[in-house]
Amino acid sequence: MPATSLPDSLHGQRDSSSSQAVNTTPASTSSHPPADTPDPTTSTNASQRRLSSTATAGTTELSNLKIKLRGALRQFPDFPTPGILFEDILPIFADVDLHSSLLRALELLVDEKYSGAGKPDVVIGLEARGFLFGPSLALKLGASFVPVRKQGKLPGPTETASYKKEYGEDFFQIQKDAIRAGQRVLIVDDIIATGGSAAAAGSLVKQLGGNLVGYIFMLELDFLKGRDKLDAPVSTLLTGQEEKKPA
Ligand SMILES: O=P(O)(O)OC[C@H]1O[C@H](OP(=O)(O)OP(=O)(O)O)[C@H](O)[C@@H]1O
Ligand SMILES: Nc1ncnc2[nH]cnc12
Repeated sequence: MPATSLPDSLHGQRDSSSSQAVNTTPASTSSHPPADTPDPTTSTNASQRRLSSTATAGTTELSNLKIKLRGALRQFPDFPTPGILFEDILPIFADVDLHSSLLRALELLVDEKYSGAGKPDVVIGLEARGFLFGPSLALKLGASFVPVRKQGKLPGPTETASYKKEYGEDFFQIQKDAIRAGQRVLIVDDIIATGGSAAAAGSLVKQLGGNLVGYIFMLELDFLKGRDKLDAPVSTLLTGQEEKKPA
């Protein structure tokens, strides 16, 4: 059986038996290197197996965190306007364990999508709820944090973009010196609904010459198809909206 088809629970066993096999291999044949020369095929497979079992552990942890976080969201029908089912993320921040779970989940999501050279230099959070976790995530990633704010709040020279969102219209601004040309930028926000807010923030990043590597959201209201407005990869922890029954 090829090593890659082993169940995850057997990866460690297969690692140790493959190193035994190297020790007992005869001096040199056309298909086996000498015993004191590491077989590149074997060691590559072993490290691939280690990487894949680490990735599997991360995926399992992320799935469990998502279930926990989904359970913490509260809903308010007809807020702020009739017909909107408002998703309230604040209970997550009111509880230390949930807050820490959220940051761990976001870190795992970023790892999964932007590991190695793909890591962002700058995390951008959108006013106001993107400010609740953007700075903490930036710290965890070793990136700087930059706010995109509603019009009239930022001092000094700014760039402006107008947008429409699920329940209204607005303007976003960013300080002109907030991003250096070519910096890798990740935009984060709590919710993507129609995608208007996120698209406006993306256009601000581009106006400043930033390299927009992607977007991360806690929740995507996917039936509103907001991601179709975005021209960088989109990752979300939770997707969809189902009205919860009152307890
Ligand atoms: O995808 P969209 O349709 O653009 O909607 C999503 C945006 O709407 C909410 O922000 P809101 O403007 O209500 O501001 P707040 O964070 O200040 O409450 C939410 O936090 C997103 O930023
Ligand atoms: N349904 C919703 N709940 C919370 N925030 C939102 N922002 C846009 N749509 C929203």
